Amino acid sequence: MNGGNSELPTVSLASFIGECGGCVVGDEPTPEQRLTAGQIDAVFRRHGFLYLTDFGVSEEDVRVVFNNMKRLFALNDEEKAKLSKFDPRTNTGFSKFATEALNTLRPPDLKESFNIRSRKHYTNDYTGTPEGFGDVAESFWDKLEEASRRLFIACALAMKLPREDMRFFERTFRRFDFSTLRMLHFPPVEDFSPDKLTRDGDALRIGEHTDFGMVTLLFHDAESAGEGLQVKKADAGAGNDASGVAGTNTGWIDAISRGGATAIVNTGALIARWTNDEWRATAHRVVVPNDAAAGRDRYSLAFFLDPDKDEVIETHPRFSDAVDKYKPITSGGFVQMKIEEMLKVQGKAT
Ligand SMILES: O=C(O)CCC(=O)C(=O)O
Ligand SMILES: [Fe+2]
Repeated sequence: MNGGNSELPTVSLASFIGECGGCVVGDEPTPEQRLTAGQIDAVFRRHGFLYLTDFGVSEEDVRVVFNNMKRLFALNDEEKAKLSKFDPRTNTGFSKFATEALNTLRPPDLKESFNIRSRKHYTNDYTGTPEGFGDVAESFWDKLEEASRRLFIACALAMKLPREDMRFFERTFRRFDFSTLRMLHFPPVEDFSPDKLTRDGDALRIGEHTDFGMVTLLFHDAESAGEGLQVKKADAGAGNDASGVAGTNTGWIDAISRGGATAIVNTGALIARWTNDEWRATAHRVVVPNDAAAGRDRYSLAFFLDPDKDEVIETHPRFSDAVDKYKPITSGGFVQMKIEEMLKVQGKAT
């Protein structure tokens, strides 16, 4: 485990894991819970990236899920051709290498991925995956769903919502029918050279973007420790959508992962819409930082907390202003539009 980036704060959810499951509804929040909520508020106002600990997922859970993913991505091309193909309508299945671009101004991202959604609402098709792969993935999903409920309450408290509104976020995730668990693999980059790091027109491991939903929980394998993940500081001009950021190659800071059971939380576009931009959705990207990293496989896992499909996302009255910047939109409508944008790739990967 490395130390991560000291510019990005660490927030522990320990005070939300209690005998009552950390519930604060109807109770006066404890001083520890208020402290945690204050930390979240401060970070979400500045940029929206933090290290999250003590949320109910163990180091062993993370190790097991990464070993499982590595077996999937180690399949050869012929075997991968038998996997269920990524379907943008369900956001599930296997996306082949270099077929999506999170920044549509760049060539396709240098990654491949496998997505699942809640088995209560989708049939995750595990055809062709290694023995036991689906069981491990589903069990990790269950843990993350449980952990998310703690984060929802902490975020409601951070938003300083009235006591009766403490379940504001939880209510938008009643069904968990639009969130996605995405397993990602970035193979070694063959023709890497230092001058070809992040110029406009270069393919990156993941181009500049903001995530689509409320927040994302990001995990990295111990070996590559998420190397290359960078976040744009809000005061460096990051907007709430990533358009145009390909041309602004300044203000990025490394957000090296700590591995193990520490997740990186990053905020998505809907959090900015709920708060009329008081909380930020922060641009981030994944670059190849050096020769050594170019020679290594990189793995990551993202749990995209996208609110339930039919939830209308509009500025919360607490943040309503004379001019609300965003019109109400359903979570399903917004996220689906972003998924389709991602598939409009320009040209070919280098
Ligand atoms: O792989 C990472 O570290 C980041 C992944 C990411 O930003 C995404 O999939 O949206
Ligand atoms: Fe992202």
